[in-house]
Amino acid sequence: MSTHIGAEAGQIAERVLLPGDPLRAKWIAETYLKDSYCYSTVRNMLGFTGTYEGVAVSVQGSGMGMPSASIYAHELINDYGVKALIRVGSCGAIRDELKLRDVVAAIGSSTDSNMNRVRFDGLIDYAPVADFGLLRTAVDVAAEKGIEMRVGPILAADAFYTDRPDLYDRLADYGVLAVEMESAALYTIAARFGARALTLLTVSDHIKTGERTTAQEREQTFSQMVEVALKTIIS
Ligand SMILES: O=P(O)(O)O[C@H]1O[C@H](CO)[C@@H](O)[C@H]1O
Ligand SMILES: O=c1cc[nH]c(=O)[nH]1
Repeated sequence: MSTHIGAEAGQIAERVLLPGDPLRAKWIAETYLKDSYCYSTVRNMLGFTGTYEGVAVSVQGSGMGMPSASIYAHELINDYGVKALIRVGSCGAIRDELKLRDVVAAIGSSTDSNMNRVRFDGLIDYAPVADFGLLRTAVDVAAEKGIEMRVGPILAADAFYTDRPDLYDRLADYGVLAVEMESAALYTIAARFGARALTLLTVSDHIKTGERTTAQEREQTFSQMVEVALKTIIS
């Protein structure tokens, strides 16, 4: 096992979905994967492997925020040989035209995190971006399924609760669709270690209107996003 994942060698597939919520991982495995089994309960950050349309796929909870998600992305790639990772998360919309439950594909991820400033000695503003092949496939899959998916930039924030909502308004002016808390780290770590990564999100909250889904809905009902992610990751 690795430091934070309790799987034996060979128990994790090369293709992994990464929800922040470990109970969303359980729901995905039980709802969509055939012959799935739980390979890790370390810290209750559940991970499962099964098959989807005959292809081995794992689903690993990654927790909330970039420090947590970085640990899982790093160990999945470096200790278990994972090659493709699709985050399946929730997000808060910051542009007016987005509605609750809309599906978003994150082409690039701005961040207020200091992680990449440390990586590049504060000299470069590294631009974390999605793997183009995964993104293109996800766009095709969504179109085939008749799912309207917005593709655009997002913000990966360190804090869920912000004292600076004015910055969200400014980002929205620059085309940023939504806010979540992991994508910049996922894209950076995948690039660093030669894996492919994409972030798909469902709008769980609208930051402008105050509308929000319940915890149960965030855990068990984001099926359009999950179906796009599964079909993309096996393609
Ligand atoms: O629903 P998940 O995937 O956890 O994603 C979002 O939800 C959490 C905050 O509620 C953060 O992890 C954020 O990125
Ligand atoms: O508002 C939100 C909703 C989900 N995730 C976030 O990070 N922010």
